[in-house]
Amino acid sequence: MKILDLCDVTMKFGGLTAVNNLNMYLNKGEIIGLIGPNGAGKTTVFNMITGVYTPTSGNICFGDFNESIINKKPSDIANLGIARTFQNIRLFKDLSVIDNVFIGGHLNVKSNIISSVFRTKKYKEEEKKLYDKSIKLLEEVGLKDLMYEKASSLSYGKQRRLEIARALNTNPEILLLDEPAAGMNPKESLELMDFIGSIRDKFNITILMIEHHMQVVMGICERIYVLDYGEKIAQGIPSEIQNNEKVIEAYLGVG
Ligand SMILES: Nc1ncnc2c1ncn2[C@@H]1O[C@H](COP(=O)(O)OP(=O)(O)OP(=O)(O)O)[C@@H](O)[C@H]1O
Repeated sequence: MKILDLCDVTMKFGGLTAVNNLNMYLNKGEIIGLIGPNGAGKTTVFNMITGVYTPTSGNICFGDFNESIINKKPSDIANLGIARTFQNIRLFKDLSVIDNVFIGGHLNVKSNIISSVFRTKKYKEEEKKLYDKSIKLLEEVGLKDLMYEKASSLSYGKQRRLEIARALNTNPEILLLDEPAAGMNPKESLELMDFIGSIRDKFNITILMIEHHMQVVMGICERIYVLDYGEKIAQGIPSEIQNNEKVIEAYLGVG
């Protein structure tokens, strides 16, 4: 069953067409790869899904009711259940590990400004619930022992996990991962593959990931979309993509 559906989506920046007539969908529970050479339009796709950019034309629908999310604010889209991580890790580096995850969950806290200013009983209860949930999340991603450490003191691989834990604290249905293996050594990349699979299973979510590390993409993604100069040049299961001539040409820069 589809959970996200991009229909004929185009994004133009002045005279530059960053994404052209893209059709792409995610089924519930899938891990999908979005790949392509530098400048292919991958991040632009993420920015359109998360409401940072409004497509020049086309539609993007989300959820059981296939509701259009075009023209919704990024915060509303996050509230609907689409979370993301970034190519360059964006943590609050001077805050503790637990505080980084705790902050992520604040999006879902229902209390209003009055109850937060006066720290009402209800507000305190919600904060306690969120704190406990944040600890549980850290346990799930293997960082509980480091919860009081500064985020900046963690290794690169662990910072990535922390960013994912923070995104998970918004209760997403879809998690968009922008180059999760960037900067990782081979051992960390292999661990990341297992980690992403376990996150999907434990949290029952759908994952769309941009990734340049082919071993990770081919090892974990069930289907893959390939962009080149804003055009979708291929889609399919990993073995189809690996043997696709257009894809090989795009990556080798020949043809
Ligand atoms: N806000 C913007 N204004 C103008 N051009 C933009 C903007 N955002 C992206 N572009 C252009 O759109 C094209 C696609 O960029 P995008 O960042 O989506 O590619 P990408 O596939 O994510 O690349 P990379 O792998 O290098 O991150 C590029 O030519 C880029 O310069």
